[in-house]
Amino acid sequence: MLWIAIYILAISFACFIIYKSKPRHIPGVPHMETTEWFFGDLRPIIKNYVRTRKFHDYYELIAANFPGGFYQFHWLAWNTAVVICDPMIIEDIMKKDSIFRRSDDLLKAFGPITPWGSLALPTNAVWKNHRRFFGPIMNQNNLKLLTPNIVQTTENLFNLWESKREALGDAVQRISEEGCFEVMQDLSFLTGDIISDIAFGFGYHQLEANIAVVERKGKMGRNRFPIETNALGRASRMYFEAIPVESTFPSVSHFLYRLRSAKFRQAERLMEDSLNKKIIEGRRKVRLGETKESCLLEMVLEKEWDIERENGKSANLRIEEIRDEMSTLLLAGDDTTSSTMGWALRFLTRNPDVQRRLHAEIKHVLPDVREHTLTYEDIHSTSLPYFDAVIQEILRVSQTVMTTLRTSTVETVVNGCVMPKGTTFLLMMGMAGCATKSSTLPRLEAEKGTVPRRFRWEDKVDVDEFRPERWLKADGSFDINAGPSIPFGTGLRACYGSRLAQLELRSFIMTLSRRYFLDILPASLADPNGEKFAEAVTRRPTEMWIRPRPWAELVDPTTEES
Ligand code: HEM
Repeated sequence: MLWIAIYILAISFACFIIYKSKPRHIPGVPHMETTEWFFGDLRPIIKNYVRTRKFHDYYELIAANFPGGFYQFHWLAWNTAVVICDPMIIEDIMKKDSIFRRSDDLLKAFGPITPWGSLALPTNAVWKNHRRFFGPIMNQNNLKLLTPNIVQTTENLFNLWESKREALGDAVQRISEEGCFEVMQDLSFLTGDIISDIAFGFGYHQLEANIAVVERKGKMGRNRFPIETNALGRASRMYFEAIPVESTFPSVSHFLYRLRSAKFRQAERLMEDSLNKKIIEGRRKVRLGETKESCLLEMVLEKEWDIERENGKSANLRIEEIRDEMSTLLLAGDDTTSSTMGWALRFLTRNPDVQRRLHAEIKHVLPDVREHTLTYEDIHSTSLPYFDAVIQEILRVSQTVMTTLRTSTVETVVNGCVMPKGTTFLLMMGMAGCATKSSTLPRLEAEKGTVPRRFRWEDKVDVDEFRPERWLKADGSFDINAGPSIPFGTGLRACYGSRLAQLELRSFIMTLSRRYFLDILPASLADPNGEKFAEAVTRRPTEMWIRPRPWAELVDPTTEES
């Protein structure tokens, strides 16, 4: 009897495996011919990853084979995802948060690091309560209050670059490796110093420390410089690097990593203790009316205190919730923005004419750099259409956050196909910024007149190129609706820090353009094929070399050519 039961069980199990192993395609959604039993499309994905260390460019590569980049793939036979590259459909999905929620895979990656932070929370009551406190702090008035700190920290970066230029001496005048220096670390210092300063009011002050160390020690070797880091800055970086973004089992991966790395545990303790202390101190200050105007944490605690006073009871926000949301700002506000700045330097170095036009426009509108410190109004001036176009084009081409994931909560229709409940959607936001009329999905093609202009570029414009002019109308004014670009996502779960990110980027590009021309690089450092970048949470240049020259120096006709 027992044997018969075992026999039936074994056969049922075998049938179950065979049933599961057959890839089940969603009807109507194109798929690859090579999809295998059990492995699905995993083998080519892994093969490409081993070769390039990148996941996303594989999906892009495959997308080129399907009209409008609309297709399905199977991680394993039973694990299907639908890839969407069309900006109109992506925006539609993002705006319907109750039907398409952020996928658990994404939430779980952040869960082990900041379980109470927005990046790890579904759109539930906790997230909504957090938004009540944290949402308003990114408004225009508060950003105006934060601007002097942001501008000052940005100035620190350029003062550091000036110290490096001085240490390199005459070499900067020549197209040689000795005259260049690498800046990705400096950009991380910039965004880390800014976010720690405006979020908590303590600031890592890494740029100032590095100016001091470069002035004291000079260069190390031909064009390398000593680096000074801050303990909290290092801890926050370790937090970020520990996000198990590529793991299939993020909690297990993080648990093992934490177990192995005493340094990480130390960093975690340092972060938690420092932030807890700041929150307790902030609550005390709020009650005594001693808060600063330029500190995001104190703005949140003010709101908490207002609600408590109004209702006569606790505002229902625990210390770990505040801590995790604030850590989320440190994580989300650092790497994303510094990566985008890195891409910006690459585009500008390769496009000297863009630099010249931008410099001329800013010089025409703003007083000289030595006489005038930038204000919020300067940074958002409406008299700088080319500047707006450059910023918009940097965000479009850099594709810092290339993708995100959504899961359908009910059976629904996307691009005319019925998608079962629980379907995963890989939204290719980076590619969406390159959609042209001819890459339109056949179904939308049939409804041609219904696709608004802002969702398509003309076919003749080279969408992979950095060309700010595409954002200008014939009369030279800036046109935000010139074509598609969704760097910050859209809808309820769009980027919470997009206004801050743009303020930082604008302050950085404006200060750069007022002070320096980024001169031509030697071929050995220029990365002509654009291969030097890494993909993790963001798409980030792994190195970015620059050879900054003050505009006044460019009178020499031998260098003017560059
Ligand atoms: C250029 C820089 C940045 C880019 C390209 C960027 C991009 C994005 C994108 C695309 C999302 C939405 C992902 C999705 O829909 O699944 C997102 C979410 C988020 N971003 Fe950003 N971001 C940037 C800078 C920042 C900054 C400076 C902060 C804060 C200081 C920030 C905080 C957040 C947070 C908290 C979320 C999660 C919002 C939620 O789920 O409710 N980001 N970001």
